[in-house]
Amino acid sequence: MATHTGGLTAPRPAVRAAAVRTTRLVRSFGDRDVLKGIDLTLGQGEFTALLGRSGSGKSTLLRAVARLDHGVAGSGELHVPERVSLSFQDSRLLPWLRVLDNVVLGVRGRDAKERGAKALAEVGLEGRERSWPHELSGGEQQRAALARALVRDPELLLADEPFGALDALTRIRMHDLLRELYERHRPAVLLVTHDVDEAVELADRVLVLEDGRIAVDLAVDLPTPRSRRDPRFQEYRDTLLAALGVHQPDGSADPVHPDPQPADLPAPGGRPLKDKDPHDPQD
Ligand SMILES: Nc1ncnc2c1ncn2[C@@H]1O[C@H](COP(=O)(O)OP(=O)(O)OP(=O)(O)O)[C@@H](O)[C@H]1O
Repeated sequence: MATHTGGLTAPRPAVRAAAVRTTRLVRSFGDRDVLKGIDLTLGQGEFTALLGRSGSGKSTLLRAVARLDHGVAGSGELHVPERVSLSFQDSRLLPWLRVLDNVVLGVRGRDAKERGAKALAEVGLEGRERSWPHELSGGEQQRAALARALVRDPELLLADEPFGALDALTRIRMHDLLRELYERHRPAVLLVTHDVDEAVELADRVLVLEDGRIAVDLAVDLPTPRSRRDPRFQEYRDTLLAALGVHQPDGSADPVHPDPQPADLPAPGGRPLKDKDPHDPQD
């Protein structure tokens, strides 16, 4: 595995028992291999972020680990823990269920509602148990989705751009909340993101997927909570941006107005590489 760690010599964290292990994982669409034999081990309680250019296969890998890719051609071995929770860009709350009923949907046990209410309190939604999803703001809906993930006491949390649709300030608050919940519950986390700052702020390990392979595997050896103004934070950030093919003129960081992320940059044809916008007449 090629590892571009720039000048950083962060040690790998202590070896832990594996929560997830993939061996020569291949996933293909038609005759195109999107994942080309991924060997990856995520330790129990390890927080890993997965970066990569748009279309590099991040969601494909996450869906494979979630076993949500039935019918997709592929090969390789995959070991995942029993209790896995998922979180996506949209909260996926069912509009016809109240918030608490959404959180505990499918949760067994007579104390399910009690546990659901506790999870809602943990994410700051105490008193909103009987609200309908549409009565919550976008950030609150994502909090409810986190409560839904938590109540299952996951050994592994898989999150695909969970904060991608939130405004910058709400996103910063959600980062704090996610890191706090992680430190309290310690599931293994695999967070797919386009946001290099988010990855360095939250994760203890950052992977970059490129051409169907893990091109970078970088341990982030910074104390938490992390400051984006810490020069070492910027060093990690610049290293990862460089690995993604983005070179900063001065390496400065602006947490409220982050520099363009790789997905925001123009594609060779001049159009941004990020997801097509259904409201954009050019798409
Ligand atoms: N169901 C599908 N059928 C055909 N091709 C697919 C399918 N799902 C994904 N792909 C292709 O696989 C590649 C990887 O897609 P994937 O969604 O995993 O990328 P990504 O890195 O998550 O992208 P993004 O950052 O834009 O969300 C893309 O080229 C995509 O077009």
